[in-house]
Amino acid sequence: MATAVSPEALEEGKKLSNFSWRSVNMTVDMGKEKKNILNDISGSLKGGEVCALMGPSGAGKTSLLNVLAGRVRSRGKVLVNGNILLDGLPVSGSSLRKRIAYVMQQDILTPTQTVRESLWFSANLRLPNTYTREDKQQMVEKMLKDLGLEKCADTFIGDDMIRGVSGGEKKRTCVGIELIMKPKLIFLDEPTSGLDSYAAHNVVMRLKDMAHHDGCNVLCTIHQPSSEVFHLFDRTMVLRSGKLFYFGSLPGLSESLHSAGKGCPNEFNLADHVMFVLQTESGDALDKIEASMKGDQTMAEEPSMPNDKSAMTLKMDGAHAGFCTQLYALSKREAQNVWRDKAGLIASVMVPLILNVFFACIFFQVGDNTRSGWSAGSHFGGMTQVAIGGMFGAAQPLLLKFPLDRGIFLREYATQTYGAAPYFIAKSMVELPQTFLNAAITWAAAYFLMGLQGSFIMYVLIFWLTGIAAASTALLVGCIASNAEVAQQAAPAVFVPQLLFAGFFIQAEQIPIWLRWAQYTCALKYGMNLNIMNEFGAETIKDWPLEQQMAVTKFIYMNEINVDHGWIYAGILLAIVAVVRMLSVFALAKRAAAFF
Ligand SMILES: Nc1ncnc2c1ncn2[C@@H]1O[C@H](COP(=O)(O)OP(=O)(O)OP(=O)(O)O)[C@@H](O)[C@H]1O
Repeated sequence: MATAVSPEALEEGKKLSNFSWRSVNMTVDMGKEKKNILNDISGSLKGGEVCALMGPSGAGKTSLLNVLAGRVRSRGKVLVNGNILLDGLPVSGSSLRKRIAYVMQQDILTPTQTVRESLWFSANLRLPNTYTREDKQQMVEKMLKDLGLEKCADTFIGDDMIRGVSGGEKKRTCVGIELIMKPKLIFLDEPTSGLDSYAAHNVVMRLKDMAHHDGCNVLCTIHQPSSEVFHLFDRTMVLRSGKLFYFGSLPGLSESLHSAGKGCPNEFNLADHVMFVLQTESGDALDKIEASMKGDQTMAEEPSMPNDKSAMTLKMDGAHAGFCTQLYALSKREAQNVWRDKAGLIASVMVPLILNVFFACIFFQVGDNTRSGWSAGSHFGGMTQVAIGGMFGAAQPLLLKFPLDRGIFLREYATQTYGAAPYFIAKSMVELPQTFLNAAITWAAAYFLMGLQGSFIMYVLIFWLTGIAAASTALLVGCIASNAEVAQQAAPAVFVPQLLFAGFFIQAEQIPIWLRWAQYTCALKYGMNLNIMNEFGAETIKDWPLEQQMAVTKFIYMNEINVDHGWIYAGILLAIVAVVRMLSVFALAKRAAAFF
């Protein structure tokens, strides 16, 4: 079959690549039996071609795409084997993933970035350093033009809260983010799902133009394409129950069906017709049709090193963005995320302000020990509710948002856009001033109205540290939980014990001794210890009536607080932050490994 690549591409000396796969099998051990998900599938793609991967639901399209993209490997009950070759050389693992632009079915993008910024982020971090900044900028502009995204280049991607680009533009942005790295292979999982037929045509047309011009191989799974869309494909691969039913040109498919007595009537859509045949004919009839099919694929040359372990690593094109560039780009994006989400930003200032003014009115002047009716319990209660509110205030946004952000991290980490370390450092750098602002607003609202006597600055610093610890815990829950809902449901199990050990509902001395140790794992407990030391310190209470001094001293004693251990409590809080953040990195890295 003649290659579809343009003469200009050939003149420019762009090397066409052959991508082929031999005897690809995937089985899952289901206990009593083995399920064959992919059965001895072979085929090849030539540079400049766009191939549609079709089949009824459950036929194995996504599984094949994932295996060919190096995103599934033998692990546990899943066994994958077969040879994957690029230009005749076996490729696997990260060497394969690096060469493949994989556009997932879901559009996982940062809502607060514009289309241009999303493409730039990918170009800046993923293209090798052999490209200058100007080269990368030019490539972004060209990609915007090629994908017809110029008009919406400076529009936010958007989400439910932020108005953004259309579904088709979002999909094309996802395609652009992958294509910017000039891949030889482009895999797309249902790039047209959810798009109307015109938008779908537009996406496939752009892919075809690109394959034609740049000589890359494009393979995409597709469901119910319109005739106009289907006939843009150079080839189609049709799967049936994990087996190859047909692989070849579209006219070839039509002819083969015709010669098997199942020709597509003129006014019918060939893609729909083949799906109809696959789902209405008996197994035997389909076996006969399959046997009479004349696919026209040509195989790439046999590999000299046929197994996965011997797969050689292809030469990389040069170093990619370093740690500092990654950190800068990620910090900028995180900061933009906060700044551009105006509703979130306003809520983060107004909610603690209003709530704490309200709470402080309830606890009005509880800290003034010269007032009649002063009680140590109310005084302590006022401080405790501010600390508890702070803990939930710091944890809640992360519990809600992080499981969603995690999808973006996994996609970008999987495509080696950046490492886990710069990601977490950037997140923390943007989080620190936010948490500090939250602490300052909270205590500005509560401190004076409640008539507290400890140092204002100390309150802010303790609240800041406790807030960071709570946010870190929420981050860990978000990294471990499978989705935002699970994270929300798991949160009480993590945060409620902190309330119980804070010394307000029950004092440490009254907790059964075999359970008392658990208080030492709770960040809020250390925060409250520091708050109590700040409010009821020897300097503050030295002029109080003896009876009041005794009341608060008893309180300190019953909560097992050592007034000489202030720095130790602060140190433990910092250690909790460090350990929990590190656990989050591990949890996310583990999840990312399972992502393939
Ligand atoms: N890890 C796994 N464990 C068990 N079964 C699996 C696994 N992966 C895939 N399958 C099964 O293999 C079959 C093929 O799945 P796959 O997602 O590849 O189908 P598909 O053709 O992409 O379907 P659809 O069009 O509905 O997305 C399905 O029956 C699926 O349940």
